[in-house]
Formats: sequence, C-alpha cells, structure tokens
Amino acid sequence: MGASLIDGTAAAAQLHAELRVAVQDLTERGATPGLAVVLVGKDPASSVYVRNKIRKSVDAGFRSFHHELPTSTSESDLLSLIARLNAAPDVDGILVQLPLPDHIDARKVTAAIDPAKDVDGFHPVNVGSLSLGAPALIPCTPLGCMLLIKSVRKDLAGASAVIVGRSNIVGKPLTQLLLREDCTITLAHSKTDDLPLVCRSADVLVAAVGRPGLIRGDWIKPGAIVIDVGINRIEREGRQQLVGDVDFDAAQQVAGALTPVPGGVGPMTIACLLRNTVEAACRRRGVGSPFATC
Ligand SMILES: Nc1nc2c(c(=O)[nH]1)N[C@@H](CN(C=O)c1ccc(C(=O)N[C@@H](CCC(=O)O)C(=O)O)cc1)CN2
Repeated sequence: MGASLIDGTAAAAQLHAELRVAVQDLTERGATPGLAVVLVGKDPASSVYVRNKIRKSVDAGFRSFHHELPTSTSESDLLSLIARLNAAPDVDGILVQLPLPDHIDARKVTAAIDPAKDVDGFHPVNVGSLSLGAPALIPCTPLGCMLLIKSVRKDLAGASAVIVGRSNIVGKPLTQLLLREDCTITLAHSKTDDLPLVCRSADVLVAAVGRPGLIRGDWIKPGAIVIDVGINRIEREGRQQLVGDVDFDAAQQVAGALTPVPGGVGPMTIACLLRNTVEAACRRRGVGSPFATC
C-alpha cells in the first residue's frame, strides 16, 4: 500500500483562511497586525520567498512594510533600520530574510530584533524560552512540520522521532517541539554512525539536510511519518527540478504518510510566519491568541 500524501499546500490554505478571520477580528478592535519584511541583496530564491510573504500577508489583511536594501548595505545601517522597526508601534513582527550577504553578521542582526517582534523565532530569548518549555515565538519551518505531523498523528507520546540535520533553524527547534510531545528524539547529522539504521528506527522521520534524495526507501520504517524539509534545485534530464532530501518514489512504497516537495513543508513556513505575527500582535496588545500552542 502506498503512503498517504500530507498536503502542505492545502494545510497552509486552511491556516490562511483562519488567519484572515483572526486578522479581521483584530482589525475590528483597532489592532491590525503589522509585519515588516527586510530583504538585503538580490538572492533570487530569497526575492521569491519575500514576495510571497508580502503577498500572503496583504491577502490576509495585515499591514505590510517592505524594506528592500542593496547588497552593499552596511551592518550598522541594517541595525539602525531594525532599531526603528523595534520602536514602531504599528509593527508587530519583524523578519530579516536569510541568508544575509557575507559582510553582515546574521547572529548580531537576529539578536537586535525585539524578541516580542521576532516572528522568525531566531532571537536567543525565543530559542531559550522554547528549550525551557516557556511561551515563545517558534521558528516557522519547525512549527509547520509539527502542524503537519499532528495532522496525521495527534498523540505522539512514546514515538521514536529521528531528525536528520542539526541546524538552528530546523533541527534544533524541532527537537524541542517533539520533546514537548513526549517523543524520544535522535538528532542525527553528517557524523552519525550508520545513519540508515538510525533512520529505520523512526516512527517520525524528518529530513532537513539539503542533500537531494539522501533518504532512501530502505532507510524508512514501514508505516512511518516522513517529513521532507529539503528544497534542492537539481538538473535532471536537461531540466531544472525541485526535489527534497527524501527519494520520494521509493519512500511512497514504504512510509505511512509523506510530505511532497514542492507542496509540503514549504507553504507551511509562510503560513506559520503569519500565524506568529498574529500571535505577536495579540501578546503585544494583551489580547488572547486565537491559536492553540503547538
Ligand atoms: N528569515 C528567514 N529566512 C529564511 C527562512 C525563514 O523561515 N526565515 N526559511 C528559508 C526560506 N523560506 C522562507 O523564508 C521558504 C522556503 C521555501 C518556501 C516554499 O514555499 N517552498 C515551496 C517551493 C518554492 C520554490 O519553488 O522555491 C515548496 O516547498 O513547496 C517558503 C519559504 C530560508 N530563509
């Protein structure tokens, strides 16, 4: 029997519909959420993601503030902009698109954002709060992964979860989120011994390494939930193609449920950014959040 497909595009559309209602409600109370998006440079993929973030935020009824800066922007000019956005009363969320040009220290920039407006959840205060199990703004991609996993299996207590990839943006925060759900976690990486064996132990397997097709069908436990975070642009048969970290065709024969690439985790990343902005707006204005914590 083939795996069932976890449709991230449909889940994101559902979340966007809920966001529209939440934003309308906040607007009626005179508290329209505002999102500031900052892009430095001309990375083509980043430009597409930023354009989508702005379009979706406007569609949902947000106030949208867009700052497109040249690659030559100095770190101190970027920090000055962040200070202005921190102080702006109509800005509830600030997002600086990554990657930044090499001459800018992304860690410094992230730490300069007011943690209450850090809708990417990358600020050390939010990272620390998440690991303490305290209320936090949660990074968008892992939050999207969790919502997709829970759409398939609500009770994860006792499940064995393997995450391949230890990045600050995905692997580490997702470890915390799965731990909250009482999973037993293995955070695997390039130095892990016998990665196929480790992966085969997973009831929930998340691939977030950026290596096309790394996870093969025989690395997957029959019936497992497989979440593919990879977005890899490759050339196949003379054509550009977008593929994940999982060998999709092989995985489909073995897994119980599986996200595709494209159309899996990616669309949820942007929907969760808007969800975080509503969450930040509610907290800043002392209004109850419409969303249950994940
Ligand atoms: N400040 C941030 N920078 C980056 C983040 C982030 O969460 N915050 N994540 C990624 C890029 N990203 C959002 O910014 C992102 C990546 C992919 C998608 C998406 O919808 N992917 C589609 C495929 C789209 C395509 O053709 O490229 C899919 O998977 O279906 C959305 C957002 C790094 N930077």
